[in-house]
Amino acid sequence: MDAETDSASDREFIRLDRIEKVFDVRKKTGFLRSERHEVRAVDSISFTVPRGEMVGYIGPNGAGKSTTIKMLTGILTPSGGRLRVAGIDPSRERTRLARRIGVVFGQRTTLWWDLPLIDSYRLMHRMYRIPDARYRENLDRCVELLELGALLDVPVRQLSLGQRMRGDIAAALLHDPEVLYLDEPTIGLDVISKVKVREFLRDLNAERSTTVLLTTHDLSDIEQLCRRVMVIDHGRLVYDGSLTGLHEIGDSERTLVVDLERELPPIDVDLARVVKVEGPRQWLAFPASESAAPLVARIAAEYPLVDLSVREPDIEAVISRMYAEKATS
Ligand SMILES: Nc1ncnc2c1ncn2[C@@H]1O[C@H](COP(=O)(O)OP(=O)(O)OP(=O)(O)O)[C@@H](O)[C@H]1O
Repeated sequence: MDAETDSASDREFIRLDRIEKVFDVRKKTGFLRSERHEVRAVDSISFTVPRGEMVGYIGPNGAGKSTTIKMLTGILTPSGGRLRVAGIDPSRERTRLARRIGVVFGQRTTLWWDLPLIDSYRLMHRMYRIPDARYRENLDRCVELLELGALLDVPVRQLSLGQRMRGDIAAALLHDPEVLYLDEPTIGLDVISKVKVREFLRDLNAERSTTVLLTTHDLSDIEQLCRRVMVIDHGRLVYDGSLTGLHEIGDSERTLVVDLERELPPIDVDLARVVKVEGPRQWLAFPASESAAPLVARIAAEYPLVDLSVREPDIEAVISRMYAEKATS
């Protein structure tokens, strides 16, 4: 391949042209009767993702995210449109593509439930025919960075959710995939596990230029990992841009939750407004497109601050505000 085609294929490492997926669903309407109807899960979606980009793919429940990912892995065949991942048509060459992609579904594990973690990895080593040296190197790296050393001999069913998730991420990376699909990788994880998983993904992307498509309900995942976010709703792509841009369109707000030393009257700062007070805890809303830093500095300087956390608006709220904006503009 010459340099020009090579860079063109890198620019469009993942490419969807008017991709559709329609499910034929039968609904029971009586004792022996049922009605057929169509569910248009993905409705003419087009986008490209360059090699090495980390993109958020978000949307409300039932929007079509998993269906898109399943088409990208070749598990589902599109009803229409054209799809390429690393130049491969996923549903036609699923096995060839499998060597180049990794998938992590937060709600389901790809690990063998009753086996110690290391046995799952050994099985994958053989299944994917990973060269020994490469397997060793990738395993060592994942064990170190995801802190799996003490867990390798533990059966998967005995792992906590956060441990299992780290185990699953390692499993998806043993064969050095060029693309990683992550479906809710931080769901149900505690704060420390979330930080570890995010740090690991950031390093992976920086060091290996792994292309990552991340589906999540947690907008802080996107904020910390992705410069670009795509929003899908009712099977259609309704936004493609930065997270800040999305917040600006939707005029959305983040919430700073502040624990003070004692119960006090509502905090009075011009950067935010208090929306709730419960004993020494106060909730302050501020524009999501603004940084929390000046607000935190101000409160820390003027109030007896014990602890704080920032909550992202939920995706449903951002999207419904986006529509409200569109309707009034
Ligand atoms: N195998 C299937 N048969 C029929 N309908 C399906 C099938 N898979 C998905 N759907 C429907 O397609 C639509 C999109 O579903 P999908 O799972 O892709 O959404 P999602 O964005 O991943 O949602 P969630 O955030 O809840 O996982 C939904 O209406 C869903 O009910």
